[in-house]
Amino acid sequence: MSEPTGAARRRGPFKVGDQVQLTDPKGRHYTFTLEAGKNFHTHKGSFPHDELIGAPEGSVVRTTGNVAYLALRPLLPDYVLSMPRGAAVVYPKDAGQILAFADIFPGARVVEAGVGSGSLSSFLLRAIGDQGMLHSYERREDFAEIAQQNVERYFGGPHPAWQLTVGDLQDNLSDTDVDRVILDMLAPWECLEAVSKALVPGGILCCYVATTTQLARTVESIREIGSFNEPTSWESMIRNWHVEGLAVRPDHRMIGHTGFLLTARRLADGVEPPMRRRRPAKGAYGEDYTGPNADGGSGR
Ligand SMILES: C[S@@+](CC[C@H](N)C(=O)[O-])C[C@H]1O[C@@H](n2cnc3c(N)ncnc32)[C@H](O)[C@@H]1O
Repeated sequence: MSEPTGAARRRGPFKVGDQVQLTDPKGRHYTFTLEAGKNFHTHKGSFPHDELIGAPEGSVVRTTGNVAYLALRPLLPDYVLSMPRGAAVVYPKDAGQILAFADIFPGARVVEAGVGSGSLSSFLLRAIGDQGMLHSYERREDFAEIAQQNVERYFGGPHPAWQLTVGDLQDNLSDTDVDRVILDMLAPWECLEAVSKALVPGGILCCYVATTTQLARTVESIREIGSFNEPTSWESMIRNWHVEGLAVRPDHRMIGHTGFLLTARRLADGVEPPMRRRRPAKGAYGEDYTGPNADGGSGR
């Protein structure tokens, strides 16, 4: 049985062309590609790449200035945060949520837009594997190019399951029988008609949006279009901990906000969505609220 694309790049001793992530004594990371005959330079001396070629992962190299660096291959979460960016990337914490709650499985047929820098594309490709299909749409040619380079560098060449189209999703979406659609863009509501036609019954739409106003408009538009069940919306936060002696506490810094996620499932054609009944809106002190969306957003 042949290995999945990219697997050979991620196991065994270091080889020419591998990505290496160095960690210095202060925990700072440096990433580079191994080339025979080259030197890696730091402000505290250098060392030849050849010292790492053939060495196992987890080796320690010393510079001419006697500073020790730990050498490992970058994990995908490290890689996407260090790769060149066009647009803002989906952070690993959100990619993990998308893989779990949009239920991305090996062999799945997935559509994604926009591609941005290719962070989410890389996570999706790894999850669907060589037998799946990921068709990614990106309206900006320059971003599509950056994403293509990032994804190909990570997998060590073109991924057999990946197709990348430059153009707006809503004007170009040609796929049918799609299991999952992931939208990370400014105006997902503009794509809902096209996405609804592409998804199989039971298929999942997952949207990642940065602001509350985008979230509200996306959810209301999904309700309006009628071919999805009631969307579920959430955000996730990760708080790292400092654990040292008696100082066991949350880190002082964290990523405060990335975005909101929502999922909704495609209903069978002609089915009326069994929407939750929403109570009439109340103001902060329980008084009857008569402002915008006083009907709870139902339009009734
Ligand atoms: C935040 S970036 C996506 C980041 C990407 N998910 C990643 O993880 O690297 C949003 C991208 O959507 C693209 N975009 C916006 N609307 C689009 C549309 N209707 N069709 C295709 N691409 C779109 C933008 O050009 C931009 O590159």
